Amino acid sequence: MGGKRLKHRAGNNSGGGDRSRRNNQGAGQRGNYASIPTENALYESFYKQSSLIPSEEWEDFWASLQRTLPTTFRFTGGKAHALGVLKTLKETLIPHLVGIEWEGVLVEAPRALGWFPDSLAWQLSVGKSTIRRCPPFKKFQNFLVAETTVGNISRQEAVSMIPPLVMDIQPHHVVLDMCAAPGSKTAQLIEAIHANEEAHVQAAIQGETVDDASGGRPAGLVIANDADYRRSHMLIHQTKRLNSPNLIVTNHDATMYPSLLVKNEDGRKEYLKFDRILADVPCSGDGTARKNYNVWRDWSPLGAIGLHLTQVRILVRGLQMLKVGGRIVYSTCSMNPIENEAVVAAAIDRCGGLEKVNILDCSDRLPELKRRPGVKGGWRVMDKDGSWFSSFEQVGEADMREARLSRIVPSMFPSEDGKSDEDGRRIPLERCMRVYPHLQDTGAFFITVLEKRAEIGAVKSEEHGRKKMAAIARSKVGTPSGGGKGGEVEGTREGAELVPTAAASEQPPAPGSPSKRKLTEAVAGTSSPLAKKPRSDLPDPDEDDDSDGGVQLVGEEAAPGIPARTKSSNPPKKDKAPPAEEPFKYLPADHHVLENITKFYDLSPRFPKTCFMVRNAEGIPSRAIYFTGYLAKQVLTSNEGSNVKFVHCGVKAFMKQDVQEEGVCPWRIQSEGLSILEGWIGETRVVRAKKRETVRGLLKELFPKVHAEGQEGDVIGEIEEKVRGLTMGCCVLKVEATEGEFEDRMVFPLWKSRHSCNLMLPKDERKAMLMRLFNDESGIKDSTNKNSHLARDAAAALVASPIDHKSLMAQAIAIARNSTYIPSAFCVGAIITTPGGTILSTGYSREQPGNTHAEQVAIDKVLSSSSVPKEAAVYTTMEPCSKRLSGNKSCVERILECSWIRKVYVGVAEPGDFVENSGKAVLEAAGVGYQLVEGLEGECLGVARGEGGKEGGKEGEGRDEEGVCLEGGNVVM
Ligand SMILES: C[S@@+](CC[C@H](N)C(=O)[O-])C[C@H]1O[C@@H](n2cnc3c(N)ncnc32)[C@H](O)[C@@H]1O
Repeated sequence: MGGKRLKHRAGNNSGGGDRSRRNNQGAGQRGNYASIPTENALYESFYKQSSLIPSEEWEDFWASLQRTLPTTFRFTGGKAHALGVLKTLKETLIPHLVGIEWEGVLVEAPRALGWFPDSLAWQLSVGKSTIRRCPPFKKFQNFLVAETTVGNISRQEAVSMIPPLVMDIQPHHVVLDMCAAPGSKTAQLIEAIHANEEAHVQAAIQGETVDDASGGRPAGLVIANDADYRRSHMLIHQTKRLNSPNLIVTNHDATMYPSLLVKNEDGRKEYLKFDRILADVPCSGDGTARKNYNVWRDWSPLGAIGLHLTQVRILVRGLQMLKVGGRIVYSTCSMNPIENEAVVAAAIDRCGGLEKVNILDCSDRLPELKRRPGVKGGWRVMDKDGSWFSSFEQVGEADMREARLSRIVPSMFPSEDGKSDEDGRRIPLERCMRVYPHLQDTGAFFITVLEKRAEIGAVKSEEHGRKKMAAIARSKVGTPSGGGKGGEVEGTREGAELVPTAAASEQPPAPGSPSKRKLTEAVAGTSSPLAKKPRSDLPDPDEDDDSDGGVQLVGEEAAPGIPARTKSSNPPKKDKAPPAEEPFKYLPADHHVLENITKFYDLSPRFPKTCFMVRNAEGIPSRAIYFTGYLAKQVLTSNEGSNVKFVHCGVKAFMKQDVQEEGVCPWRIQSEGLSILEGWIGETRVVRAKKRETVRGLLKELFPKVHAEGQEGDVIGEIEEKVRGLTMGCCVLKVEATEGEFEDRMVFPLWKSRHSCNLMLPKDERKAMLMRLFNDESGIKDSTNKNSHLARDAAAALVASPIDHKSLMAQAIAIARNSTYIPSAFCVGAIITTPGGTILSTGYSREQPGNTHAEQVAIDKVLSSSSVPKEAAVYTTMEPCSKRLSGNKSCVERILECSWIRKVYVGVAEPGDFVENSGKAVLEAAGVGYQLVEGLEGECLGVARGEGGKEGGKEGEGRDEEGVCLEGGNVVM
């Protein structure tokens, strides 16, 4: 169709086809965004006066910042698979989207981001109304929704895709993602570890590789960490679709990340060092104004001031744990130099200067990405009221006693001739990368790649800065520590700096819990019992012998005048210890259950059977058996019994099925684990197909009949004979690439019942495949008669992946924490999902102006998206309200108006603080399913009453909104 213009007539005059400059067109996914004024005088004057943007570019820069961000998405998963899905887009959809005129305006076709490798990331600038009403775009949108639902496409902000691309990750690398939730970058790191693994696995299956400890899978490992327990579960949800056995999720404060042990080749334990680290730190997020209206509403220079020290500590801790020769990428979505260049320079300085750590020149990386060099010097620090300071000395002169300034520290300022290390060598800050909105129509981002050149000895503490501050205070204020506020400020800092490093072996039970008590003890010369308990005999290589290594005390409490949201510099507050995780217990390779499985599936003796584990203290395979990579196993077992908080590892390989029949193996292959197992399964449990029609039949018909010999039907034609000969139970369907049929091979788990078979795929996935492979949008057939033996067989075999309601509720709790606490209403979080558990939208109390309820916000987002699902479920941390004191429509009424909401999962019933709620009764009476998700009631109530939430601001600003889960709160495009 090339450049030919296709005219599509609009049904009415509303809306436009393109994104106008300042009207926030396309912002329907963000609810009332269009009505939010994109103005903030202090924010504007800060960046105008900071001279970061050349004056001739200012207009363009500012106008770009005020425009709504285009939608960007990435093809995810293994490269071959991602390229396959991309091919469908390019060949079947894009040609119909080029040169389209809609309502008299030429509509921009979706386009690949030139700088992203292999064209696997795309940008869509067209407005929502065009997408909804213009037929070719509607079809494109159906494709996006279907592929997003099954995890082949992930919405991610363009600039957020950059850091993993400059990390140069190899499959054998040990990678740490220090601040990982919600996990969009972690997904990229995992994909990099698994790049090109298919060929290696094939070689291992053929017996060509010697090192098959992981069955040809990559030797590397990604450890993804987040200090916020609930967000760490968001991370698990987000990365689940990648089915990586090489992922561990931990829950620690990154400023004091524990040194992990691992057994070396001689079986002795040593400390794990990382080849690559990502420090995508919490930041003020002021580069996200294009998608996060809170920036316009709340921006203050104190956001950055409150975060600087935490950012430095995270980066320093990362550098300590890095291998010599390894790289750490530091990134933020803030434009402020004190969160960026100043942090990089301070970390280099504290680690011993450029001899130990240098900034890599990445100017040859991603050549099509437009960027600006880092700022070499000359930046200033702005106070809350807009006063500027060019040097720390000026702060002292201005008002050292003002507690509100107590967070301003010397490392926030450039030295006179730019930043230099201890030996006076200039730190090449221009090698840092700054991305601005007007350069390529993106958000703003800061990225720096640092290389560790030599082992770092004792890390310099903030002593230097403290002394400097103290000297200034003395000279300006008078007495060293007594009398007046000046003394108090200094005294506080002194105490904080005296607290020793919390080494891995001395982790307190909950992250983020270095407390005032500890501070008091340290100052008083006592120490906690925990601090005395060594976890191993090894000297900790990362342990500082002076007072810093990340103990978070200076920034522990916001200084007066600093809004609570800047407290995100601290590890998120813990109201109580998070629930204990089930332990990870590896099964001996000769465990009788594994032997049974091996026999049934004729599993190759060379498959690494020592890497199967279960999640219970007794080590009993009762429900699920997981598979992990070899190094993941080493890390989990080497740190068993320590205080390291592992919250996730392993891919579900087998699930136990209730089967009555004699001789049937109850352990079915879980689709997550299929790609790991399939090559190693013997021919007795393999069914081979070639024809497109066979796959189509299996996708369309839920339970195709397996006929008796001589009565073959046509649904599963070519495989019927083989399937008939199989004993009941699970097997593997392999569809080979064949000329004239499929170009790529595919593998599915298949359940053979007595009279039927069933492709073990969730309905969402079936629909997406029907659309992608056959352009078939007509849906799925279930021709079983409910009372027939076929239906009974089918019911027994129905094996869609179970949804983890608890994990979704944990995410809803995390979302609820965004609510601003007010005494007259609860803080609630809500998520709307497809029946398969894919998140469609999120909402929290008061997210939209007024006392808006979480369910209301989430529903509005779905309703304002371009497609409303046929079926959906709501997860809400508290029973939906049936009555509102304001007289506004209740959440129950809103839910009932949406006939597509079939089920409501609730974290806790509403206590009678404000009104008597009969939400449950009304919903049930109306036929809407209602289920309490047990085990999180206390957390739901706590968050509802403001524990761990915010009093007047948003943590991390727009950063919370990154990734599919939270990005604009909506994945429905
Ligand atoms: C900018 S977001 C990370 C975004 C993520 N890298 C992604 O691409 O999806 C920052 C994260 O840091 C976490 N965080 C805040 N303080 C932390 C700390 N001290 N240690 C570890 N994580 C922290 C927050 O919970 C938040 O999830």
